[in-house]
Amino acid sequence: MKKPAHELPPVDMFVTTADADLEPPIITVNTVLSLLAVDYPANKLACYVSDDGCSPLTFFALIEASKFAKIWVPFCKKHNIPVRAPFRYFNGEPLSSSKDSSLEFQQEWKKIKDEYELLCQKIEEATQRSEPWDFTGEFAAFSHVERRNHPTIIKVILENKEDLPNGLPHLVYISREKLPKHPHHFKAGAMNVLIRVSGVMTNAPFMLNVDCDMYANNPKIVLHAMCMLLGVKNEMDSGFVQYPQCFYDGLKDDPFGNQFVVLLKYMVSGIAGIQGPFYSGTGCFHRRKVIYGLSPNRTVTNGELGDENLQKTFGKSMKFSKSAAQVISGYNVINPENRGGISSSIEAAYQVASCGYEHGTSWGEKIGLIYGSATEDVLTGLTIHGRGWKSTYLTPDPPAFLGSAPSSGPTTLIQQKRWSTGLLEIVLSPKSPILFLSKGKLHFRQFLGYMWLLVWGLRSIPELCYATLPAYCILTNSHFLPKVMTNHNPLVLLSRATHAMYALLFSILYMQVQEPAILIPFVLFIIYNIYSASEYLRADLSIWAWWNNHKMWRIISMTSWLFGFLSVILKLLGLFETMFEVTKKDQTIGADDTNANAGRFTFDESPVFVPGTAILLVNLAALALMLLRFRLTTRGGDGSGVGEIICSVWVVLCFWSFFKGLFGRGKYGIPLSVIYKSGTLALLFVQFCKWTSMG
Ligand SMILES: O=c1ccn([C@@H]2O[C@H](COP(=O)(O)OP(=O)(O)O[C@H]3O[C@H](CO)[C@@H](O)[C@H](O)[C@H]3O)[C@@H](O)[C@H]2O)c(=O)[nH]1
Ligand SMILES: [Mn+2]
Repeated sequence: MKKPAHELPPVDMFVTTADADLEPPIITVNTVLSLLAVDYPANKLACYVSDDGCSPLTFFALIEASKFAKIWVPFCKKHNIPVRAPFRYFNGEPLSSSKDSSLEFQQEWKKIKDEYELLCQKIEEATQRSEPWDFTGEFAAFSHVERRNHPTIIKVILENKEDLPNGLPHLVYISREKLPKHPHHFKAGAMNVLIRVSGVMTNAPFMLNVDCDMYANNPKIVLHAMCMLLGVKNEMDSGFVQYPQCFYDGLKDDPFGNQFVVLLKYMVSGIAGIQGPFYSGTGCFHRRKVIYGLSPNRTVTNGELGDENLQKTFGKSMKFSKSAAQVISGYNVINPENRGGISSSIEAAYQVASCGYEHGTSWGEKIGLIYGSATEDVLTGLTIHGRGWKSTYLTPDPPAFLGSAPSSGPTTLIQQKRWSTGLLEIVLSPKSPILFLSKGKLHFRQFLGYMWLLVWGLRSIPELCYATLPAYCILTNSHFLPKVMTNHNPLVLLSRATHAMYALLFSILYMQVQEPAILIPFVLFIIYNIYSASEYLRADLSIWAWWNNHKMWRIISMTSWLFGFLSVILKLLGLFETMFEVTKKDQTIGADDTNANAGRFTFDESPVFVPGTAILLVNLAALALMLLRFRLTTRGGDGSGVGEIICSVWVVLCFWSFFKGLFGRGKYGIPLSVIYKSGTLALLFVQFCKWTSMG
């Protein structure tokens, strides 16, 4: 049944940003504008932006954006504009959903486009400006701040004082207090401050959170989410609503394997059918009470609502405790109490955003986003599923949110390193899925789903073994696969095999097969790859997209995931603190990237490139020595066969981007320092082979 607008519940919307260089403010501004303009009564919405970079530039950009919002939002609603992030909308022709092509619309479109360009220009000028900021007026708070050492700054940029459904939502800028040596818990810490500040200001029963680059691409997202949050018979069935993480301007055929189309289509949709999708940090609507630690269908006792108890759990702010009590006692607020407007809550907001506020409370432990992992999102979702909640997966058309995927080698690998570190941290933490399975309410198959994801870091070890095993066999003249034959020249076979797979199939079938058992690994290999390629074809992607993804998964697992695994070991030994390295958000592909180079793999001096380069060198060395018919040892070994050669060639093909990197220049080439280190590792490996085959 359609709800009248005044019955729709309020929603607090959170945007996090952390670095004005890596995350250009114009990107954050577009995300904010897209949220301010969604199809929902404006007086029910509040948008909170957390800036961990404490950047006057970001604040400036938001102020300018709020001025532009005053014409942008009414324009979007009047003409039912399909895409409400201006940088995407003005990319194309004048367009409205109502197919309005009247002169009036055209003129308005032009006027607003000009205004948007002016906004971009102002922000660009402020970014480029060399002279220092003028720290007067609104900006006074930013004088003498250091990113990692500054007091809280909270600014109400827009306030819908008259409570107008057709006005603009509230817009609040927050830079939480930072002190050196004080743990800040990265994004999870930022989110918890957002949750508390919004708690004292608007206290909406539902909260949306997005990364700064994830603009709302579908203006109906809030309404869709409400259907799933309010429309279920039992709330337990929809603890949170997760939209998939999709990307705009994806490079053709996904050269970096980070668009996750197939992963979302099969894996995530599959898991959605068990206990529900994982919380993936962005594009997610939470129930506030779930985030406040409630289990499904639980009624709170009066004792729990006592002041002392509340303050122990939620911290010392009276105002926040009161708002939290409302939430956990199951209020179904249509209009939360908010006399005096949000500006009257500023003082309480400062209190709950301070560094020491969480000390001795349950924040990060039982309530809010959970601390202890660089992938706070998965950990938080897991604790929610562990309490027995289900989650809902929504995939509307057009896609709900679109963000920017890394478009370079280093960024992709570093992002994957952070993920694999954070995921493995979860397995080893006191909040491991194993515990939720035995003591909590995590479903068994959901547990398997989590484990599949969480042990990415561990997979680096078998992947490395499999990638070096063929080279090892060739170098030591031994074999790990059943042998095919010996009286054919391996070179002839090799050329046939690489030309076309069926040529090999043919030769195997019609050849003297010494050990027919070779057919088992061979058939597995063929079936596995045909099946996974078919997943791409069924998702309307090309065979190249399959190959790029296949290749990237091999590269990522042997580089990023290996480092993730090592970081976790070092953390366990107490030698290392895991970090959150923010992913760079590209606006457009760099000017020096001609179309031919877009998607070409890039490198830098990061050690993450060393293991991949070493694997490549080892396999190249093995193949080269084999071609020269050179053996490390004359003794022992009963010969390596065609199976080992094919495997080794396959590894080289998977690392083809690295192979090209050996000869590339500038960022397209592997730096010499990396080559030296990898070369040393490769030599050590060859020595090791020699030593074992002599021993
Ligand atoms: O100290 C920090 C670090 C990051 N962020 C924000 O966190 C978000 C995600 O960071 P990003 O560098 O874009 O990481 P991604 O790997 O792209 O993010 C994915 O993975 C993260 C977990 O690793 C999740 O938190 C994200 O929601 C999910 O999109 C961004 O908005 C950042 O501004 C902060 O607010 N404070
Ligand atoms: Mn991101």
